[in-house]
Amino acid sequence: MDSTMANLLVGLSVNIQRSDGRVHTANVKSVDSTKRTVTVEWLEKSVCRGKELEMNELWSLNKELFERMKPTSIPAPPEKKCESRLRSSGVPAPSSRVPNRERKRNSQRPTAVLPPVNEALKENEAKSVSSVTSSRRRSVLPQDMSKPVNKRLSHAVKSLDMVPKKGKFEDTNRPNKQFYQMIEEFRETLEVLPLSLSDMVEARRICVCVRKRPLNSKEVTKNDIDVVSIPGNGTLLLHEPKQKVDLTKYLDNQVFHFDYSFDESSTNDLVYRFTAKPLVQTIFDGGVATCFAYGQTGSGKTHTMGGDFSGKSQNNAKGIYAMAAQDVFALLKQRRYSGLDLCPYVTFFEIYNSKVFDLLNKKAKLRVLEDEKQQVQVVGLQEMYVSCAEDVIKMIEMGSACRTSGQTSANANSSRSHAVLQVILRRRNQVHGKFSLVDLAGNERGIDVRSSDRQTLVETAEINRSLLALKECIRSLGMDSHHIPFRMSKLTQVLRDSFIGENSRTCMIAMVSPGMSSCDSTVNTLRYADRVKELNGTLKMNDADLPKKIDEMEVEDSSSEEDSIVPMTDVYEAISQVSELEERVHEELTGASNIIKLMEMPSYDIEAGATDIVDYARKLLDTVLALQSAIDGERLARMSPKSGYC
Ligand SMILES: Nc1ncnc2c1ncn2[C@@H]1O[C@H](COP(=O)(O)OP(=O)(O)OP(=O)(O)O)[C@@H](O)[C@H]1O
Repeated sequence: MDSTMANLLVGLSVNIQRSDGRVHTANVKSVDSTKRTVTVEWLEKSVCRGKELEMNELWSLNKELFERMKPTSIPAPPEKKCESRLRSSGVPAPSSRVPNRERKRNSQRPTAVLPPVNEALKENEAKSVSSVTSSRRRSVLPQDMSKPVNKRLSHAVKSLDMVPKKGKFEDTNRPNKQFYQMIEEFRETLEVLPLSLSDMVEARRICVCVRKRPLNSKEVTKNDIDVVSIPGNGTLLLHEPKQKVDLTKYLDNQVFHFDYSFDESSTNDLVYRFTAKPLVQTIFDGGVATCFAYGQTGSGKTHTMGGDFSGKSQNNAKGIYAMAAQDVFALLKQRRYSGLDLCPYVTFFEIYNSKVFDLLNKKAKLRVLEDEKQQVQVVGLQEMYVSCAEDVIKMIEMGSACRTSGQTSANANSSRSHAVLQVILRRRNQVHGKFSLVDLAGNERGIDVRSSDRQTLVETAEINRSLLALKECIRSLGMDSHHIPFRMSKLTQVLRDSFIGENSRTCMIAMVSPGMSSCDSTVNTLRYADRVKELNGTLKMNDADLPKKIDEMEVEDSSSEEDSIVPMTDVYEAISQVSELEERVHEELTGASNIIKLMEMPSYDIEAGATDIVDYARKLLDTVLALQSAIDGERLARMSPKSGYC
């Protein structure tokens, strides 16, 4: 249980039992590992209460939560990294009000709260910090969509209404100074232990990582704020700046866990070591390895895969493509493989608007055919024999020079295509192993593409559709599903081999831009990566659950008048949440109707593609219902004499 104690973050939402037998949630305020006790705090009728609990008692009331903290569900990081958790003591815990109807859900959901020190927090029940965390396989929605929106918002709004302390960040002359101060104060409370080259690499069939790039010169000139923190141990914190209708600023601090998180000082060498390098062996063992760089335009995909930029020129020897090639040649020289008669070849192509172009053959347009055994062939794709890593680097230079690019709001030279570099090992002319390294097109949202130009909009829709398909295929691989919806897009069709077979290994590196101006896209990227990682699928609501949940909400609502009193600010915030979700649903529906139009596709593929739409639709429904309840609550509050409204 000691390791579990170490995982008990300050602010974690846990169940406690009161002396009168009532069980409800409270937040961890401090952990005393010597006495093996935990102090918790909760709000009761606007009064902050607290108590000290024995670890055993806490354990018996939170078995499910503790189960998820076990090293089996949270793969043990290298020993040294265990220190790199967020500080679990010394930071005052926030107060929080947990509504009745939330208790049941909270008891099943580990929720860590990671507040900066702020005395003002205690004075006002509207001041505590909320965030969302997850165990490894738990969906980490940046805003926990499983919560009714008014309560989700009340957590966020109340908890993060921080008055920045007067202190060392106070004098900074910059836009959004207040957010900057809050974030910097928060960072001061973090214990940071970044990954290093000497850390152990764990073998995983599917590995999902995140890489944060530094603020670029444009962002620095604009005094953009860095809203992403990487304390280490795979954790990423997004400090999302928000504002209430009364203009009070607050941070919505969201916690994500990935297999590895790379901060802005990480080099391509370091990223390679933990991501693509462990996959090289797979192709020697006769398997298929795939490494994807995913992210918003300008977030560093090409930098990571193709190599560092110096001005406009790129050092292709310093990217993951080249590093993988170097390792392939190093292994080919080893005695155990030199007798296998393996020959290395390279292909390099791009997929643009569902069409495949050969980057090593003057961008020849290629056809993709599927035979009766579902083997996918890219007809005419040039496979170039390579005798050393330098040969591969030359091919990368040649191919990169003719990639299709366009202009987006975030990157003047944005890659609008997916680029796929494959290193193929052939043995007696048969494919022995294949390593696909994919620099995906930017995942910008429709609204980020400031163009009414039809081609750009079609491109964006196509990119989003293929990224959705990719996510579904990796998830199917992770779930050992018999059905892989690879026909959903040309990208997944061409990479079909990557999603089948026992000896397939995949790594996704999600790139994020650190600036406040990119916050919405960063949320999208993190949510996507998180969905790729959440592979067991057991957390999805099924149809049968949905009406039940709604019923539960309604019953519990009427039993708690106090919970129904909702500030108008929450209602406004809820309305904005609904429009955000509507936009997502619209995007997904556009993608789906494109798919259905193709009609060549078996209906089960359409169903798989629709999973996301259904997900969003459910969240939207949840949000709308919660909005309704928020409005009802507001109405009630206005009628109630104790509310103080006239
Ligand atoms: N980790 C990093 N360190 C330093 N600079 C970086 C890093 N990542 C990206 N950059 C810089 O940011 C700019 C944009 O990066 P890059 O072209 O790799 O983005 P991208 O995600 O491939 O964008 P797009 O999807 O539009 O092609 C480049 O100038 C690159 O040098």
